[in-house]
Parts: sequence; C-alpha cells; structure tokens
Amino acid sequence: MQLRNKKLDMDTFLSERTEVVASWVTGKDVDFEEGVRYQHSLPESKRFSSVLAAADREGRTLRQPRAGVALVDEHIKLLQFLEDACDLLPSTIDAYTRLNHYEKAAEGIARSTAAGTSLLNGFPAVNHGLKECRRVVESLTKPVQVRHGTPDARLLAEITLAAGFTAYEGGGISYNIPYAKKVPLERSLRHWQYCDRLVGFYEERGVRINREPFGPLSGTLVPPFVSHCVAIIEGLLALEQGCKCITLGYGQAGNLVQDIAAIRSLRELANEYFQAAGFTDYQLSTVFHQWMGGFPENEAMAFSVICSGAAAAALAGATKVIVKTPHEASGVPTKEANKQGLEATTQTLNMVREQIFPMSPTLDQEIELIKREVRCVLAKVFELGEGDVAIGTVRAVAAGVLDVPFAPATCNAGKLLPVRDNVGAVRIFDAGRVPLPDDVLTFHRDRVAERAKAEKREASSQMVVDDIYAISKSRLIGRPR
Ligand SMILES: CC[C@H]1O[C@@H](n2cnc3c(N)ncnc32)[C@H](O)[C@@H]1O
Repeated sequence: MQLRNKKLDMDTFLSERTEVVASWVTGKDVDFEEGVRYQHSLPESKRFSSVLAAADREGRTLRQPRAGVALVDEHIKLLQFLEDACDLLPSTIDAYTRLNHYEKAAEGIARSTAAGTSLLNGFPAVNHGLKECRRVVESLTKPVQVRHGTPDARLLAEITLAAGFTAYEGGGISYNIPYAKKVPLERSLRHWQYCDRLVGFYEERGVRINREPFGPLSGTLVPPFVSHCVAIIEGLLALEQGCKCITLGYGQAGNLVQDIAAIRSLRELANEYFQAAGFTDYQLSTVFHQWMGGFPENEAMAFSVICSGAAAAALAGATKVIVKTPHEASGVPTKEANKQGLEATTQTLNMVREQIFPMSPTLDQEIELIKREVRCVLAKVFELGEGDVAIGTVRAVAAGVLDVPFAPATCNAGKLLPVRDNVGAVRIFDAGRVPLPDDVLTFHRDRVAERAKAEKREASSQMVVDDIYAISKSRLIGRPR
C-alpha cells in the first residue's frame, strides 16, 4: 500500500491486525473491546493524559525515569521501588523485543530465570503477554508508559495498551533513524500509522492514550531544529490517525539559553503546525530529556549532569523531564542508582520551580532562529510531499533535507555536522543538504568562528569529536587541552 498521511480505515486496519496479533503466540490473548473496558476501569490517577494535563495547568515539571528488567516480579519490584520518587512510570522494553526477535527474548527470560537476575536490558512485554503486563499495571499506583525503540511496534502496542499502559513512546522516524540500520523509512512510518490508529480507536471509545515521539533522536549534538522537525511531523501523523494527547520532546544539549529556547519554541511551533493542519482539539505537552550523550563515570559528576538537566527542564517549563542515573556511563542502573537520579532531580526541581528565567534578547534570538530553521525545513518537506507530510518525509530524508547527525540508519544522509560554539550552544559546522537561508548559515558560521579564534585552531571535525566526548570528560565544550 502506498504510504499516505491519511487516516487508516477500519477494513485496512482490521485486515492488518490479523497478521499483527498472529506474529507471536501472546497476540491471541488481546481483545480490543476487553482492553477498552479495562482501560476505562483505571482511576484517573493512573492515566498519563490526566496527570500531564494537571501538571501543565499547575506549571509543574513531572519526573519520569527509564526502567525495565527481564522478569515480571522483578520489574514490578523495580517500579514499586521507584514510584514514590517519581510522577510517571516507564517500562523500558528490551532490545530483542524492539527488533521483534521474540524467540531471543524468550531465551533471555529463561536465562534470567535460571540466573535469578535480569539478563535483558529491558522488559520483554510481548513475551510476557497481556495478563502479566496487566499484573504490572495492577501492582502500581502511578501511570505507566511503554518506552522502547521499535520500528515495528504494532504487536507491542496491541498487548500493552489492552493491558492498561496509558502512554506509548516512539514514531516512524524517531524509532527508525536513531535505532535501526536498514529498515525502510516508508515501512516504519506505515507501521506507526497502525500504532497511532490503534490509539485513535481507543480515543474513539473514550480512552485517551498519550503519544510521545522520541525527541532526542541520536542524542548526540542534535540541533534543536532537527529534532523539532521530526517531533512535529510525528505529531501531525499521530493526530491524523485520531490521537489527541501528544507530548513532544527534546534532548538536553547543554547550553541553558539554547535548551530553554528549544522547549519554548517546540510548544509554539507544534501549536502553529497542528492548527495549520486543522487540528484544534488536542492536548499538547513537552518533555525534556536529561543529557543523552556520553556521561562521566564519576557518579558525583554524573549527578551534576542530571541536575543541570533538571534545572533546564524546570526553567524551560517542560511538562516532563526524563531522568538519567549515575550509572549511565556503565549501563543498566541498579534500582538504587535509578532512584538516586530521581531524588537529585527532585531536589533541583524543588529549588528551581518558583524561579522565572527572564526573557532576554539572546533568548528571543535563539527562539526565533529555531523557528526560522524549522519553518524552512518543514516547508521543503511539504513541498517534496506535494502537501503530504508522510510522503514528504520519505523524500526529505532521502534528499538529506531532514538529516539526523550521528544516526545509524543507512537512509539518513548523515551530512549535517554539528559543533558547539564558544558558549557551548550546538551550531552547524556543515549543513550538508539541509536547506537553510544564507543568513542563518552565516549566523552559525560566525558563532563557530568565534570559538575557533578563542581556541586558536581551525573549526574542524576534530572539534566535533572533542565535543562528543566533552561532557564525559567533565566539560561542555571540547576545548583543546
Ligand atoms: C534511550 C537510551 C537510554 O535509556 C536508558 N535505558 C535503557 N534501558 C534502560 C533500562 N533497562 N533501565 C534504565 N534505563 C535504561 C539509558 O539511560 C540509555 O542511555
């Protein structure tokens, strides 16, 4: 079927659903009507959309960790251990499930059971199936979201939404380009239309499921306009399929003014594009991801990175902050380390929440720059798609118009090269084939030249490499030693 940004009709969806639920043995337990009834039975306190709406009304920044382990009882214990220290809960899905390798996930469950500890890097929800996923939801007092990185997340959605998870992360671009190597973009976009249509069917039955495109993308020096374009496109695609509760995200870059400008411009741009596309009755929120790049091994320094992200999230007015842990440099955190990341974040949020970050010409300039960049790129996306943003996205990625730095996907041009300027803001070192106006490119070039002058070296790819490692080496800007 040719990809188009058009709401899937019932027949198309249902004929595809037969194949989806048959793709693993646990799919047969999913009954949509029963899932709707169960979702309706949940208290508002366990519904992501309600908790997000209240936070936005009150101007609060909610705390959410990532967390997932192989076995259901351990996963429940982990989330119960974390839930008093956060506002929203995850279930981070393991890498095998993300690749639809359910046989390997089954082996991982067996090995974990034998070893008495998790040997998977997340929760294999598809293998555990509806009843066990529901047992997770029943064992908790806070709303639970599925967090993963799955280009084909259809069966995962069927099972977890029927089980009572009330939020679903990802999208056809954001869970392909940064996560997969050879998955055709057209295919993942189409698979995510299915996921969004399923959320739309729940919505039509009065069950509001939150949809959160994966904001940070490669998590490595991604310029705000790049991740904003992807977030807005995935928001538009989700709205088209009937989703109403959208959270758009952005990964901390490190320069405070730029990060605050990023979150504020994201909300304004999303409203601009959603309303221009004719959508008005949606619920929009934002999520700020604490630094997604390399972390210091030193745990005290890791806490500093975590708290810098918490401060930026609160000052930016993000609805939610995704919290890192002091074990980030080593791998899957212990539950204690995960909780410490949350507690450090709480302390910073509590100290910052009553403070207002003042508007300034610099902040205003950053907001306007991001808006101009997003509008230029999205105009090209719509032009390439002859008005269809799904088709336009496929063509724009192929043309290098949409280009995510340091992403593994072979369909991604990878020509855009970012680098920090002399105050640590992420700028463009090489625009590749991204169509930005000359004055914007000059602005970036001048900012990078300021740094080159200060460091008495030419702007180069070495600067980029230095920036990639800088924060893990306890700096923001990768200055020469
Ligand atoms: C998006 C990638 C990030 O998700 C986090 N992550 C992935 N799997 C888990 C996990 N199983 N538990 C806690 N955090 C996790 C980790 O911080 C990683 O950098």
